[in-house]
Amino acid sequence: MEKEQLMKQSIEARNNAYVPYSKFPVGAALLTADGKVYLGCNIENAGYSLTNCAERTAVFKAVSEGDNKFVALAVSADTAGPVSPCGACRQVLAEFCPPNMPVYLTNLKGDVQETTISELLPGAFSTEDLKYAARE
Ligand SMILES: O=c1ccn([C@H]2C[C@H](O)[C@@H](CO)O2)c(=O)[nH]1
Ligand SMILES: [Zn+2]
Repeated sequence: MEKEQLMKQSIEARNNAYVPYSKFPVGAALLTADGKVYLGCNIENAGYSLTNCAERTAVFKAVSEGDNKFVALAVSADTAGPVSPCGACRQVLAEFCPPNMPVYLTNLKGDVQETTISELLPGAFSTEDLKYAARE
């Protein structure tokens, strides 16, 4: 099943996380319309605020390869309940993913929260807002 496979891949993606500061590896697996899966992990920095989350790593890898038609995302971490993406990632996901795209939030115990992009960030700031300001 595509969902199970994607969740498994997101757990494997944690293996490449660069997390010397938090020691909290996160993995993401982003499925494209072509059936390709982009993996992402969190990549930290001595300048803490420069950290890139797993979700944004996966999106940026795909977009930089010319792939931007996304159909599903899984995110995993060792959390008590399903992992919860940060606000920055929710905004970046809203830019590239369809509002109704399924997102599987998981943990290592097998808890799964099945949600969507628009549920993760209702009322996201969008390109439509910019278009209105640029009228005439
Ligand atoms: O959904 C999440 C939540 C947190 N992190 C990372 C950022 C940082 O490296 C570490 C602790 O916040 O986890 C992610 O990659 N994705
Ligand atoms: Zn994030």
